[in-house]
Amino acid sequence: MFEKEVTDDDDVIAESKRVAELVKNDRVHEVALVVENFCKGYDSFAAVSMLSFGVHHGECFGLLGINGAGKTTTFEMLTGDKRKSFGNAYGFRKTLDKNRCEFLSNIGYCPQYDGVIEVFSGRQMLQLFSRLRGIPGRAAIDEADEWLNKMGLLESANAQCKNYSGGMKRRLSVAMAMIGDPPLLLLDEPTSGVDPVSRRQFWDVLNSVRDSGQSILLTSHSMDECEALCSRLGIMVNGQLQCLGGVQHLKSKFAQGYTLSLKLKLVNPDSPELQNLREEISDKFKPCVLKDIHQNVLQYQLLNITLGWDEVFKTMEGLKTSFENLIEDYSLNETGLEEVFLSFARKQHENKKENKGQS
Ligand SMILES: Nc1ncnc2c1ncn2[C@@H]1O[C@H](COP(=O)(O)OP(=O)(O)OP(=O)(O)O)[C@@H](O)[C@H]1O
Repeated sequence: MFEKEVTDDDDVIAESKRVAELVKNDRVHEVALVVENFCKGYDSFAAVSMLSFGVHHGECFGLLGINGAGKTTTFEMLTGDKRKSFGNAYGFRKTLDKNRCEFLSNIGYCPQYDGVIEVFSGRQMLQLFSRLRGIPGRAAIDEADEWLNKMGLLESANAQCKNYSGGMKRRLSVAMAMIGDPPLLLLDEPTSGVDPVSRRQFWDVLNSVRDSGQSILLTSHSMDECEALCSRLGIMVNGQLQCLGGVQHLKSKFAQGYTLSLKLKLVNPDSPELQNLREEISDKFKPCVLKDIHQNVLQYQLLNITLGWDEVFKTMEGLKTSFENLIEDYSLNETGLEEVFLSFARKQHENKKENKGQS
């Protein structure tokens, strides 16, 4: 059920080998966290399969993937909330299997769903977590107030958590993970439901936490957030890593050129005029790939990196005139992380369709 040959991506293979070397040569302390061959199965379904990666000291590593890719399951295995089927994790000279309590004592965890006690105030929650982290007496009270301030919760510090909005609960959960400065933070979608202003404040906090030497493993569905925070990213598909590397590295490896989105007027997909348009685009923007057709929108990746914006716009304006009965509008973007993510996400959907077809 757990497949070893999961991808042909050289970076993922290299990372897996590096992890194996670190474990074999007893050098896991060189990085903050090592995840080695993590697997989780439910009956015959593999939610996570042979997942291996390391998080460096002082690094923010982003784990991306569409719903159901296996990110939360990975976090839950790391925190001991879920039993692993196979694999191990190492951090701070401790091993999840052998020294579970000491391993976990180095981790601050913000789960996907807030773990607040509804009848406690935000201040009480943070004082409790401060004490749990071993901060004594008056210092625990001061630490709680410092985090309330950092997360913009000071004004509602004495309100019961049940009266907090979703975004406020989320900010409190993040503070609960960060209080006491644990060396490793596991943050599962920490800013989902958080407003854009608070989200940027949170980015500042997280960047300063990282700059102070703490390490972070983060999941997020926001590409902006990943670009702002993460030095490296891994994209998971069906429980397996499909690519791994720095944001710029992934962009230049998987997303060169431009993304062209063409919105069509209602049209028969088999119409000769549409075929003509597709041939024209293929010819004028060689090499290019039709990446997606969805609700009258064609999405192309234009791979010719020597093309200038002016050239592409000029050609598109010409096509818009020639095919005025067909093209309603178009937009052009430099291909970014979102397109890289979407191309891997499509893979998960395609696999699901194939599996359905087989069953
Ligand atoms: N207890 C369970 N029994 C069976 N399958 C489960 C169980 N828990 C999780 N799964 C499945 O494991 C897969 C991975 O789920 P997981 O929650 O890790 O995904 P995720 O990447 O965190 O998704 P999201 O972005 O929605 O949080 C999903 O297909 C999910 O349905």
